[in-house]
Amino acid sequence: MNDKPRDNIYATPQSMIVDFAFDEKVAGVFPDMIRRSVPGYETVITLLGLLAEGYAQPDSRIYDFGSSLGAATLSMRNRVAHDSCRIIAVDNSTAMTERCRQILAQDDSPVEVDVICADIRDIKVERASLVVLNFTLQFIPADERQALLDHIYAGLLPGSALVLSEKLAFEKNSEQQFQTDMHLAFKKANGYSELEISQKRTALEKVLIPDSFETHRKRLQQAGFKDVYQWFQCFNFVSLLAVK
Ligand SMILES: Nc1ncnc2c1ncn2[C@@H]1O[C@H](C[S@+](CC[C@H]([NH3+])C(=O)[O-])CC(=O)[O-])[C@@H](O)[C@H]1O
Ligand SMILES: O=C(O)C(=O)Cc1ccccc1
Repeated sequence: MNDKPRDNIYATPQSMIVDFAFDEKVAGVFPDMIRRSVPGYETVITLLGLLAEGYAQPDSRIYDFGSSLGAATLSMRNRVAHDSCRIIAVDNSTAMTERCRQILAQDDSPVEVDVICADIRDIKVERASLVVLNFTLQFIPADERQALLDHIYAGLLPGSALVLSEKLAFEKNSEQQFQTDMHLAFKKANGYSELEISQKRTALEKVLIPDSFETHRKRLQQAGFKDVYQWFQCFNFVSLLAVK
């Protein structure tokens, strides 16, 4: 049924927990890791295809920022009319981009994809009909998030959009508790042990910094987006659509 290598990176006790990195080890188990760790991930991936179909404009570009193994790119590639635009998939992990190129080569969609190994903060956004940050902004230092969104906004065509999927922090303590408890229950139900969950939490502590919905909304408005819709939520994971 599921032939994807299983994630057991944090299954054995580690004497020193190093910061989480998207290295070869993570890239090798990534589809299993993200499916068992992010509630709603597969639904978001599927629905990104529909959003791309809706927003793709002729002679424009779709940017997939933090593309990992290209799941969002693949979903969009198979929904976009083939002569309308090309997809630019960017990730700064060589382990991810190398595997991503192999995966995309197996797919026969006529939509062209450039897979670029680079920091998304160094990529010029031009003539974009859609930009996707699917669980990526949370890994960018908090004080650099506004500048990145400002730059994305400037490169978007009129009427186009940004999809921002993120792990969320909640302003009310009781909701933060509820949502993180449910995320924990989701991970346990997917076969992760207490040890795996706690060691990964430590590894992510300084690497994945979630913001609240209000912080995201203010940043997107500050960048210039006229509307911000929350189109998806599953526990503490949300996806927003910001319209130019
Ligand atoms: N500064 C950066 N520049 C480029 N890439 C970066 C940067 N920082 C982190 N990344 C990359 O962003 C990705 C985040 S995963 C995205 C899932 C994917 N979108 C998916 O729909 O499957 C989300 C997760 O693992 O929770 C990793 O591949 C990093 O290498
Ligand atoms: O596992 C978690 O707690 C997460 O927040 C999601 C995640 C998924 C894959 C890599 C890093 C973080």
